[in-house]
Amino acid sequence: MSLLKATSFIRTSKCILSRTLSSTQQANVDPSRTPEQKLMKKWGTDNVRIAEKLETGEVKPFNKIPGPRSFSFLGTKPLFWKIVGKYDRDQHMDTYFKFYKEFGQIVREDVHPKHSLVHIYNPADMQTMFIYEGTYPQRYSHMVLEKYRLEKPQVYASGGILPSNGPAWYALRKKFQKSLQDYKEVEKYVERVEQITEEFLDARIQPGIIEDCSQEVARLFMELTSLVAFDERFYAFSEAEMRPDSRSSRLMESASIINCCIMKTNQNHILWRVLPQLSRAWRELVVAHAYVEEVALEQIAKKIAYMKEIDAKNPENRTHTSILESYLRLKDTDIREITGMIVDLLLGGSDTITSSTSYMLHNLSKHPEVQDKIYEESVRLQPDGKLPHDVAQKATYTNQVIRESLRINPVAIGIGRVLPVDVVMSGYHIPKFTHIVSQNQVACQLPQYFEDPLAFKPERWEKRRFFRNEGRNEEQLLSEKCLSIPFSHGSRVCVAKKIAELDMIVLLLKLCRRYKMEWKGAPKVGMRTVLVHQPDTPIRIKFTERK
Ligand code: HEM
Repeated sequence: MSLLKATSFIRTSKCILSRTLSSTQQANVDPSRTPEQKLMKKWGTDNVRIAEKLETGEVKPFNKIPGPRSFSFLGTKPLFWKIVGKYDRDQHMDTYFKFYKEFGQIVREDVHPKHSLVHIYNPADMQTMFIYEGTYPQRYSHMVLEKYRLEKPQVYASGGILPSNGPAWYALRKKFQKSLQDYKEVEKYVERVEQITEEFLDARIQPGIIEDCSQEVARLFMELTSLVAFDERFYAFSEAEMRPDSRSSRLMESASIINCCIMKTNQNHILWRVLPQLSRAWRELVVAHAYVEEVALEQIAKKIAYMKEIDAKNPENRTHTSILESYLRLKDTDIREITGMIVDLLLGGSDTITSSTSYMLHNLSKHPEVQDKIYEESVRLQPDGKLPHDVAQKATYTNQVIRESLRINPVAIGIGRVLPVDVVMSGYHIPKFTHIVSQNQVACQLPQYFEDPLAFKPERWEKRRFFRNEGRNEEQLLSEKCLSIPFSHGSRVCVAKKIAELDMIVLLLKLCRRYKMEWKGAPKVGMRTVLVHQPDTPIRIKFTERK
């Protein structure tokens, strides 16, 4: 940066300093509150300090961040063209690993001349990202959902929790997260999750080879989502529901189509906004979304009628047996907000958990010693054959297995954010509103952070044994907590994390109690990205009954 530019940067920075500080205060990040936030003092966000450091060379300018070549008008597009391109947009892991190897721990990708993405691989930078995301963590994804919903004001009050940002997102999150994030609330479901999981194992898992376990577990999770969301049985794994035109089959298919359309529209910003009827992704999304919405509206109408009936019998009744009922019992809530939230739960809860569990079954079936340990935990936790209500906290080993599998095979490459303030990452100035992507999956496979990073070793998650501790100070250890965050981190963490963990814990405990698993599929399980990473080959496993 020339001296002139730097001086004018300092001048403008001084003018906006008060604004920056007030936005920091508004973001509720008082530097003296927690050890993590104390680090803010050290890195500093105020533009004057950054500008001064830019001038002295202590901080390097944004345009010096290394990255792949970008062409005028086309940006980095040619690098991703089939056959001639050097990278593959659909192979996230390979591409972002190559970026790391070629350019280092921070990479600037000028996707087109006016839009840069900054990929970060260093845990300290990831921590900076989460510290400075503020009260309203911003992410630019799922925008197509917002367009669809805002065009239907009779059904939706806003774009919904998945695409919204700012105060609109905050209001939804504050109102609707309690029934999903409170341990006591989640414990209510343990008995029914257990019963449905047992039913699923009776119906769908028999000794012998199962050609694709992904297809099977998708149905279990559909059933568990309808249980938790509506307290309604869809019988998703019954023979009748296996038909492609059944409600559960259509719901699962619609959610997958929507995810696919979200990914396509995230990548191509223009057509679906300007001429939606010419965009195939938009047209497909409209049809699929309308179906998910139809199911949500049907369930809401049913629940309202049911509540009227039970409230008439017992006017004091304030309990609820499902998320939907808890939402309907909230005061001052627009029914259209509830509709949006229910649709987002149906969308958010389908491919994510299915894919995570599919990889988990693959990892387990290759590690009989891990299965044996889960079996032992299962026996210990169910002396009378029933799981305790606080199984999610007590199943420590099974929890480690889940963490380890999600470290190696998370559903997303990382987390995207747009920060409201300027920051410094890896010594470079990152102006506010830059699109940042934390490359957690790649970082989790680097030997400087995880010993033997490609090995599946749940034991590494035992207390403080998960990272390479030697020679690391408190500050480094703290930031490394941001490395493996499959459900994200901070206030925008997956809203259904606890429910998803409970569902997976119960399945693993029950499955390993009954069966031994052996991998019978392809030698290598890769991934294809359809918004979330999915195995690129069937999860083929042989099940043998335990004696
Ligand atoms: C293993 C399973 C799952 C994983 C790994 C996972 C992961 C994630 C991640 C990484 C995010 C993005 C957070 C961010 O941008 O910081 C997210 C958000 C979300 N997830 Fe999950 N998820 C899972 C299961 C579920 C389930 C079962 C549901 C619903 C029943 C769900 C509903 C949502 C919703 C509604 C959001 C948006 C939250 C917001 O923006 O405030 N997820 N999830």
